[in-house]
Amino acid sequence: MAVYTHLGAEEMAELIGHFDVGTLVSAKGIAEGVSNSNWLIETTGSDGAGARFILTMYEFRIDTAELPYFLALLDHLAAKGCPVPRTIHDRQGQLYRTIGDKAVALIEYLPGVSVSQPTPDQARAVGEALARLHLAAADFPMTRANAMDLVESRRLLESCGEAPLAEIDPALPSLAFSQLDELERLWPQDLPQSVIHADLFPDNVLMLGNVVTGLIDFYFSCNGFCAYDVAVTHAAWCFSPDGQSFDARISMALLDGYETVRPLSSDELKALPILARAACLRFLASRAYDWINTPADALVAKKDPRAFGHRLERFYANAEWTPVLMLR
Ligand SMILES: Nc1ncnc2c1ncn2[C@@H]1O[C@H](COP(=O)(O)OP(=O)(O)OP(=O)(O)O)[C@@H](O)[C@H]1O
Ligand SMILES: N[C@@H](CCO)C(=O)O
Repeated sequence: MAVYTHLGAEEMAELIGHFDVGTLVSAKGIAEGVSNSNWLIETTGSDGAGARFILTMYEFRIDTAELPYFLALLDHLAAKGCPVPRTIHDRQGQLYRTIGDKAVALIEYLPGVSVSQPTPDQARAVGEALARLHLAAADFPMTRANAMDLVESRRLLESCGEAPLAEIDPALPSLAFSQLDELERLWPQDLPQSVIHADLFPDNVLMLGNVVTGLIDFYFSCNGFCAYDVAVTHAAWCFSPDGQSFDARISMALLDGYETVRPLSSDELKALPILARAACLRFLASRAYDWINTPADALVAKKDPRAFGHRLERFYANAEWTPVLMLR
């Protein structure tokens, strides 16, 4: 489910008329995604040859004040050859428009599908694409702090409360809070930074065969440690969705792909075990919060926080492993 707002045909056509993309041919709601309403839009195209776009209406999670960062970042990365969708500016040059009290943006449609069982070659391509993104974003002039940092993980976990967390899994409160204490103490300083995607799960990567055709959903992107983004991507791609099994071939390929484009420094390699645990804790915290606070009749599928608890335990039990050493 991801069309929360009904837009009538006339309203849609009027909106599309504000962009130099030809006239509206069709608009189909997209089922995937949970935060925003998304439509696949077809138009006659500015040259009459037909064109496709994604129209996103920002429903609840995203603060409109942050949209210029996310949307200008797409333009910056696309201009440098990264496979990200360009933002289509309206005829006045604006990055987004509003309908009622909601912001809407039109972005380029990119081909490709999200893989659910990546191969090593696909993981290598994702590692390379992530490294290129970090290099291309280094001179992006805007800044945004990470809204999902350890401070936010603590806030989310404390607001869940120990008893509700223990209902999910009796081991969860002590795992989460002991790791949080340790990670706050051990959080590294002074690692190389860029703009990071911070949520590069397989469902945010479009692929055709072994080629990455689209990196999408930049709505957690922020300034941060490049190596932390590697840790997030590694945690998302190298385990089974339930977090129970780890695929060393995927891990090796992902990291090799990254380092082909941007080698990790010795400080980054040293920090990876901590960053890997912090990445797992971030998704454990947001998933636990949603698990406890999403109403049972909500249309969204809740994501299991234990999947990231299992990953976290695995990284902690093998504290001397880095995601790199684990596998090389
Ligand atoms: N630029 C694009 N080109 C092609 N398809 C896209 C593009 N952007 C989004 N999509 C499609 O729309 C779906 C929903 O997009 P997205 O994941 O960004 O949804 P969301 O609700 O904004 O985010 P989330 O899943 O984080 O809640 C994607 O799974 C993908 O199929
Ligand atoms: N990709 C995240 C959702 C965004 O925070 C998850 O799978 O939990």
